[in-house]
Amino acid sequence: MFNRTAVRWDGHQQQAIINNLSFELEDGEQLALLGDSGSGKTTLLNLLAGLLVPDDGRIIVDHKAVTGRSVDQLAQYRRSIGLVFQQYQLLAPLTVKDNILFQYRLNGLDSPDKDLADITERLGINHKLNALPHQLSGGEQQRVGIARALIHRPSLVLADEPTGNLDQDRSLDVVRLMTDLCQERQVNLIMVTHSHQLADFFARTHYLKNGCLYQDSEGKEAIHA
Ligand SMILES: Nc1ncnc2c1ncn2[C@@H]1O[C@H](COP(=O)(O)OP(=O)(O)OP(=O)(O)O)[C@@H](O)[C@H]1O
Repeated sequence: MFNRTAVRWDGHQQQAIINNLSFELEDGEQLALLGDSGSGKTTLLNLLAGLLVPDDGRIIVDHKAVTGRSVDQLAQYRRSIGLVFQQYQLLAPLTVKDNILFQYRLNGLDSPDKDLADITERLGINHKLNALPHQLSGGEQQRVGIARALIHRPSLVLADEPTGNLDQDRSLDVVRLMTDLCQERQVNLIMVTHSHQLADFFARTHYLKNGCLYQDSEGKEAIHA
């Protein structure tokens, strides 16, 4: 997925934010990404989303290089993956149903009636399809965000602190649903979180520090060093 990838921001010349990083995910594997504030977690997701071009190295998703694509190809690539944001990023004038199907329709796909019914039922928002985002609770809005990220059957979902605005119980519900749905659909999920409790839902946990990734117990030591 990452092959010797590096990012150096202006003013960070001494210490790359992402430093010669390499890692791979198996199909359907889920990864929780932890790290101190400013360690580069969002930068790493932005690289994978094709929103940022690395200074060195390559990024490969679904056996194809993300690096080296044109602006149009990157826009098309971004429509093929799923993104879940901390601030939900729902379109205020659109109903829940139209929000969920927004990216799906951009991809020119046929109406996914059965899948829409299945996924919204699993997420407990099937009775809210005609509501507007402001009529929903935060937890419900994020479940709409998850449905939107999954309905077009992406191979990769990136979630940047998706429960940062939710209380602990709702955070656990949302992350449990998201990881279950991704597992059922064999979708790679990478979630940035500050919560070790939420990271426990993931088989694989990495810690980002000084531009490098550390695994599991090795990472817990590195992050507190
Ligand atoms: N566009 C940019 N230009 C210059 N520096 C940037 C830019 N974007 C991020 N940075 C710097 O890169 C570093 C990593 O930022 P990033 O947002 O990836 O961290 P993070 O681990 O997601 O932090 P947090 O947990 O606080 O959200 C920070 O020092 C940040 O100031």
